[in-house]
Amino acid sequence: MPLFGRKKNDEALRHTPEVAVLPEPPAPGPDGLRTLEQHRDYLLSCVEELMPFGQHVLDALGLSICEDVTSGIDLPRFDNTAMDGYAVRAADVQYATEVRPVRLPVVGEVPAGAAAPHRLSPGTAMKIMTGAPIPADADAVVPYEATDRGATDVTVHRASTAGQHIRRQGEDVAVGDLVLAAGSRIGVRDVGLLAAVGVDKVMVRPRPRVVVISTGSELVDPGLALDPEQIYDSNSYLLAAAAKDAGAQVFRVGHVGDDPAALKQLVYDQLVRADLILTTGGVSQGDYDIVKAVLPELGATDFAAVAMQPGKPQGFGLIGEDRTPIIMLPGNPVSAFVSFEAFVRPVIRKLMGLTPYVRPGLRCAAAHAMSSIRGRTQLARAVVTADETGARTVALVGGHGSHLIGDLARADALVVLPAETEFVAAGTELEVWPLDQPR
Ligand SMILES: Nc1nc2c(c(=O)[nH]1)N[C@H]1C(S)=C(S)[C@@H](COP(=O)(O)OP(=O)(O)OC[C@H]3O[C@@H](n4cnc5c(N)ncnc54)[C@H](O)[C@@H]3O)O[C@H]1N2
Ligand code: MOO
Ligand SMILES: [Mg+2]
Repeated sequence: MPLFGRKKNDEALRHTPEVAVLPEPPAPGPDGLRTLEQHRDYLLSCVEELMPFGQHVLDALGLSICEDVTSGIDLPRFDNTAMDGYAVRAADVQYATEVRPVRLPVVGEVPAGAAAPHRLSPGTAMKIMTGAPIPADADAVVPYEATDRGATDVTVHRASTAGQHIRRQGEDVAVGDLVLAAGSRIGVRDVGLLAAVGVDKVMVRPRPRVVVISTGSELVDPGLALDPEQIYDSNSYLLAAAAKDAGAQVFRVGHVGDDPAALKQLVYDQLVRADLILTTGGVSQGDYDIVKAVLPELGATDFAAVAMQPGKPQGFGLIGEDRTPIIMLPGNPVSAFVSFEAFVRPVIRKLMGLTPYVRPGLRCAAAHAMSSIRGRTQLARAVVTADETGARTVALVGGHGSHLIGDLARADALVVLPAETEFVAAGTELEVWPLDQPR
């Protein structure tokens, strides 16, 4: 296994940092389970936003800005022309027509990037190109199409009014205007505006560095040949993709066998580059479910049963000297994915300084009757369909099994069947978490 930066240090590996203490976890209900909301809020209470740093505007796309940015300049910077043509005094051409054109001497030209001439004498015209500054005393631009395009003299055959085709200084953004408020997520158009007002760097919260590790002696990397008892490691890919989609910088380490010493060493070695570690597998009751057995040795951990399906066994911890958060997800692929949406995405968003989640989100009518497990919030794979009127209904895809990754890919949403529900009649309004949509 590669080591990243830190030396292998048996002493450090044996050491459980005294500082790593978790806040009191929520008390479970009479069934011994905590609710999805309790677990999510607990995780969010245990992690803090990452420290802001100065980032180039282009690399800040998708990140949360930590300062108000005001404009130091006017936009437009100066009065300039919207058309290629001639700068004139409007009074000189106010009666120009096809039959009675006005002829003016052309006294110069102003291409974009040239300084504006100090004045334009009455009865003269100056060639001017789109974006070029308006000469002092000119108050209109006659487009080429309203002239004979003359070089030394120009014939104007259409009237102009004062202000025509002039873009005014500061009409879009004025000096001191708020360009971007602290807490906003920087979008494509924000990058454009920041550049337009001359800002090259902004203070943002970074992309969390998320390390993804899967566990299981049955796992093999895609692309390699399988022995009969082996399967491909899909979870580390699924979770790495999900974390990337959520805005993280991802290090997919891959899989480690069900070997306690190897797992502990691997997780320890990754701490140096992680803001968050994700593992999958090994958190249930099995004899080789080693995550649960070994990771408490690296810090403070909390293993819980959450009243949800899929995704019941969940682990969380703050490990290593920096109290790095680790989320230990169940191994079943659909459980791992649903747990990501319920817990990991909100945590990544909080680290990034973004609103952790917006719920309830979309609401849709059930397309058919659905049964549900009482006492567990079910997050079932579903497809949302809109009719001609735009009314949306939600239908289930496939079964409830946590291994059905094909059904997961066929779905485009998760539908929430509340814990207190056993039966949902067709037409009932249900909360839906759309998948694969930019958020
Ligand atoms: N006696 C009990 N058994 C189980 C319980 C329980 O309450 N009592 N809970 C079940 C539930 S619910 C879940 S979810 C799983 C969670 O299992 P683990 O987190 O311990 O994960 P594993 O046992 O390692 O693997 C489960 C399953 O998923 C496959 N897997 C694991 N990793 C990957 C991967 N990277 N790519 C693809 N597939 C993976 C693994 O082969 C197993 O089939 O426990 C139940 N059992
Ligand atoms: O809770 Mo497990 O995640 O149902 O399959
Ligand atoms: Mg297991």
